[in-house]
Amino acid sequence: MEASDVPTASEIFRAQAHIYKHTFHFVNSMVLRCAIQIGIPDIIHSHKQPMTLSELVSELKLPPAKSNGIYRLMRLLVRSGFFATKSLDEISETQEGYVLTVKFGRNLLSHIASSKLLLKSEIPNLSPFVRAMVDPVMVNPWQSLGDWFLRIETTPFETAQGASMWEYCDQNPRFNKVFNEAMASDSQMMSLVVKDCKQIFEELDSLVDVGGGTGVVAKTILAAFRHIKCTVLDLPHVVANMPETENLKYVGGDIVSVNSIVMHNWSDEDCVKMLKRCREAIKDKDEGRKGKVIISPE
Ligand SMILES: C[S@@+](CC[C@H](N)C(=O)[O-])C[C@H]1O[C@@H](n2cnc3c(N)ncnc32)[C@H](O)[C@@H]1O
Repeated sequence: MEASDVPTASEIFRAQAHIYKHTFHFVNSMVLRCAIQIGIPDIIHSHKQPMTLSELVSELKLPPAKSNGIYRLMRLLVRSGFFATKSLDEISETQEGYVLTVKFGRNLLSHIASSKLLLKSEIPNLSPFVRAMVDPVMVNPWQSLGDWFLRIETTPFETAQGASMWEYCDQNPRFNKVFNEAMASDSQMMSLVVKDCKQIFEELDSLVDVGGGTGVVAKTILAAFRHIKCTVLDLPHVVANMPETENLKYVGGDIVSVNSIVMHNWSDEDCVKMLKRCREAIKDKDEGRKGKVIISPE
């Protein structure tokens, strides 16, 4: 072995750092969820000026003993670009406070800071999405990934939770709510698409949002194009008791039989089949046939 093939101590330390970085990567998700859970983005936003650590701890109504924990949490979040620190006193620059980041990145690729998308007062607000995706119900399946490869279940979610995700939502009202809120928050992004694709919607008389959840996308489209008759098809427990309007109807049904398939992986043929069944379901509903509408593939 040549001397150059022998790694130096510094190279080995860098490799160790690489492994540790990936070992602890999950901490980023957990810290983000924690910040949202205890309300840090909204508190800093409402403060309207750089917020010191002690002001933040006091506003969070945490015991002073937790100050160091908040300091460390904020250090990580500042490093990830969710917050920044700014001097309180421009002359002496002695004290710093936390602010939301406005822009992320300084070059042509810079984009609006993601912290703005975590505020309750803003639309879109993606906090519910973070809360659900980092919920133990969604995180545990990752712990089962290795077991899933060795077993027969269709998804790691099933290995971890003993049911498909949709069955699990049906049986767990708490998680069902958290999940639907996440989907609704993600769908708020649709308002941006609707603005940009005006022409497509102007030409439509009606549409069916398949797997449309609680109808946020349909409502967004309707707000801009009042003439479209929108129907949201989703599983019965998702659309149960959703308030309807003249142009917004809900159909509770199952678009596939026992095993769900991932919609964005559907072939064109399957989509056409499914739309046909949606229309049948809608007709059933229009004609007053009540009860669970089951649309099975064959
Ligand atoms: C990724 S989410 C989309 C959520 C939706 N865009 C919103 O704004 O809430 C997928 C949706 O498909 C629904 N879904 C899953 N399997 C279904 C099935 N077999 N039949 C009907 N809906 C289904 C779920 O309940 C869920 O609401």
